[in-house]
Amino acid sequence: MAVFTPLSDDQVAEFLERYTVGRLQTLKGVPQGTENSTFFVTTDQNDWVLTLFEQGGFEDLPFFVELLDYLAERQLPVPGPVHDRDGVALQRLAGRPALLFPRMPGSHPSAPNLVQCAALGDTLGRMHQASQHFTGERANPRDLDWLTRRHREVLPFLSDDDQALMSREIAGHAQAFADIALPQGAIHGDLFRDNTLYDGDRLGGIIDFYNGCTGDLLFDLAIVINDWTSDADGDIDEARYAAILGAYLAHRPLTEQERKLWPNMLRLTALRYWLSRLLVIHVDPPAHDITPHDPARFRMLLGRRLDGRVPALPLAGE
Ligand SMILES: Nc1ncnc2c1ncn2[C@@H]1O[C@H](COP(=O)(O)OP(=O)(O)O)[C@@H](O)[C@H]1O
Ligand SMILES: N[C@@H](CCOP(=O)(O)O)C(=O)O
Repeated sequence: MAVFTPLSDDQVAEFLERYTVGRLQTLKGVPQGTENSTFFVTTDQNDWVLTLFEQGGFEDLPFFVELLDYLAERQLPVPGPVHDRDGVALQRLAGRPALLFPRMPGSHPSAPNLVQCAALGDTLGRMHQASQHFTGERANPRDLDWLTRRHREVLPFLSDDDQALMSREIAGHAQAFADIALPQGAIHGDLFRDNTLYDGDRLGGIIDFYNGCTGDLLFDLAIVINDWTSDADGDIDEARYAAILGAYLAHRPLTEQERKLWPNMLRLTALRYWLSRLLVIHVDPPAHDITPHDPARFRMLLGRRLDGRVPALPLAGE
């Protein structure tokens, strides 16, 4: 369930008067979603999404608004928050911070085809090209420092082998990434398939920017490759890999250092989700009754990135 704060039609009808988006016709709670309360709102003008923020970390909301405004202005398929009659995007409703978005078309691809993969690579490449010039700042909340700090909390719940693996990986990445400055920019930070919407083969929208931050662009790309191309056994599907990377590199060729650190980054981002999912289960259970994601999936992906072959990166524009 994903409506933690219910809203009435009257509340929303009154709320919509702050904007020039038309009059309320229907209001429907959205069952997917895990952190915020989400509603589909239809007015006599269009379809919208209303989000109430439930989780704290509200000080970051202006960063997300600025980033979405910036990307939407550059014609990237992201829902730019609607601004009210006074130009203000961030509102309050039912005691919660609230944002209204245009509703993007489409559905989440569970088994993306190669055209859909190329569309994602193309859009992410264009997004990273633009986001390198974004001036907002928010440190990556799930970077190597975070891994180093927080992995100790889950060690007691792991087998001896997994404890050794986690500690060895973190020490290895600390060495590999020490004194390295990779290309930086604003990143989505959680660009899984279920944060995209496809209308057929067309990428209708990238949503859920609440892990958005500034940091290594390669981090974003590695999250995408792990989620979009890994098969049931955790191995990389080479056709999807080539489709995403070929389209991405046409917009942003990787530097030599990024190419060298690519296998590390694939492992580091697998570890990031292994750890965040373990923390949810063992250390920070969610305030609401939701089914946690399975940490074993990312433990398996990490194992395959270590033991399996990481296909060669295509050359730029290949
Ligand atoms: N702008 C949007 N357009 C269309 N659907 C959206 C939009 N924003 C959210 N949704 C829908 O609402 C669901 C939950 O939104 P999301 O931001 O992922 O919530 P949470 O942060 O709680 O996980 C998404 O899976 C998607 O189906
Ligand atoms: N998409 C993630 C959930 C978001 O990560 P978090 O670190 O912000 O909890 C997943 O699949 O685990």
